[in-house]
Amino acid sequence: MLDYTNAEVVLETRDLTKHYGGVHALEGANFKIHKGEHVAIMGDNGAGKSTFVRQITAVEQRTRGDIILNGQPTQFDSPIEAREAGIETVFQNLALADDLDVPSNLFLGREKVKFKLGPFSILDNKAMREATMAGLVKTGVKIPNILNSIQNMSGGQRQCVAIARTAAFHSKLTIMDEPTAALGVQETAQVENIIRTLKEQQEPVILISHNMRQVFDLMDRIVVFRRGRICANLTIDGSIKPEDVVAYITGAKTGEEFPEAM
Ligand SMILES: Nc1ncnc2c1ncn2[C@@H]1O[C@H](COP(=O)(O)OP(=O)(O)OP(=O)(O)O)[C@@H](O)[C@H]1O
Repeated sequence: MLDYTNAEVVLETRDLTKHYGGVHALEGANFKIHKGEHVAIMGDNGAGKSTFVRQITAVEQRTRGDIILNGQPTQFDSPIEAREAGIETVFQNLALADDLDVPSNLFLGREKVKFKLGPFSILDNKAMREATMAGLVKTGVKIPNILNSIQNMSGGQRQCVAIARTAAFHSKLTIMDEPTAALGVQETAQVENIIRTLKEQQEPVILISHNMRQVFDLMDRIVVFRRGRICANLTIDGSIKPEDVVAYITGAKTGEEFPEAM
């Protein structure tokens, strides 16, 4: 088992809090993820997992608290800003454009421009194709023809494209929100292989998952959310069992306090 306590901290949250009116969806989350570390976020429906991710990725603006990326406090105004700073997110419902091919999807919103002609931009398609191939090779994703439109691909292939996007742009942190929830067995295995490749490349990953087998197979640590708070921070080693995690998720086990998810 690898010990990350002395590794470089990629992202840290301090007292991260989000209230929707009277709903305290996220309360005082202190969290750290280190370079190369893969951390699962688990919790029951409504526990605050997605709210936590939405604050980090600036899909919403937090009520209070700090988000520190590579040692720098951040205040992103939009998901695009967060992405430009190196935080890539892969959602269950993919933000891919059906009519476009793989390179166009990878570069959606950040196309490489060859030159500008008045109000028009001429795109550098060759550079985008090459970067796409590099991203796919890096993640071990095999797509027969990258110039086919996305709509002809299986759910698994689409999800692989979405994840390859994070590798192509050398993201600092990849966040995946239930990336295999809608996939079959084979497709799930394909996505899990990419997550393993990211691990080999020391790319940190936050994975929201309800799948205990997946989390125990792939992750280094589990942070459990319950009723908007982090209630457990569990390193996956021989001593921690799925039933312990379930006990924290359901609230059967509370006891210990985990003020720092590090
Ligand atoms: N926009 C919103 N307005 C009001 N309440 C919200 C909003 N978004 C989420 N909530 C509430 O905040 C709480 C946390 O929701 P969140 O979606 O973060 O849970 P979750 O752990 O991701 O659950 P799931 O596993 O079902 O996706 C829930 O009680 C939810 O109803």
